[in-house]
Amino acid sequence: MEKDIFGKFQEYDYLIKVVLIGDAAVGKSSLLLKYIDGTFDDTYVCTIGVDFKIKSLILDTKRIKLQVWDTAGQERFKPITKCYFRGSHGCVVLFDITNKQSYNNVRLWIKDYQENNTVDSAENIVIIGNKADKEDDRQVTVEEGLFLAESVNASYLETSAKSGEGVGEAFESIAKVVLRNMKHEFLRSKSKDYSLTSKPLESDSEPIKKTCCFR
Ligand SMILES: Nc1nc2c(ncn2[C@@H]2O[C@H](COP(=O)(O)OP(=O)(O)OP(=O)(O)O)[C@@H](O)[C@H]2O)c(=O)[nH]1
Repeated sequence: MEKDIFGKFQEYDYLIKVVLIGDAAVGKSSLLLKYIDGTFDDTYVCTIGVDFKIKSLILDTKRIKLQVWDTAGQERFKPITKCYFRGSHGCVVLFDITNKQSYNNVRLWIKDYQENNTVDSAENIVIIGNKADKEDDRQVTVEEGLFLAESVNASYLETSAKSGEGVGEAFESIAKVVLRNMKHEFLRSKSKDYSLTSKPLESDSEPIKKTCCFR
């Protein structure tokens, strides 16, 4: 086990920071709560600004510390939430399968994310169609979800924060995408610099500069 700069043993190999984005009330907070605590609440409490939760998982034998930033979907919080895009390694964009407008806005969210996150990680995107338990009210087909994802080079999954369907897979999916690209990036940098002996990405290497809004 490697030590950090304070001489303490690190509890993980990779720290992955992702943001949850999408229109208000599509179920971002509910999805995260289901993933972390396994609970679901029918009442809507809008997120004020941002919140974050952490989950440890194992992927490809590596210990991952997944830090998920849950951002507010309401327009008035945009100036705050945008600040958190910059420090992330990837994003999960949610829409509500019973709300066509939230689907139509996905491209705008991705554009916003990429404009505010200029590093390679801006390509690490997973699109989620949430509220899959409300099949009778569906306004967006699975094919439309897949088509959109393909057009922006992202993955597509459907979830239900209520039933738990697809929830674990959704977060594992973004973690896998980020991890794969981190490894590629490491190999690319290694091939450029043969004198490199350390393992820069197998720790909280903070490859992206923190912004003013990060705690
Ligand atoms: N039936 C069903 N309801 C859901 C699901 N996910 C969320 N909801 C409900 O949708 C409403 C909004 O959920 P939130 O998780 O607060 O939505 P949000 O995207 O975090 O909203 P903002 O914080 O405003 O951005 C709540 O009443 C939830 O109970 C789901 O998968 N199925």
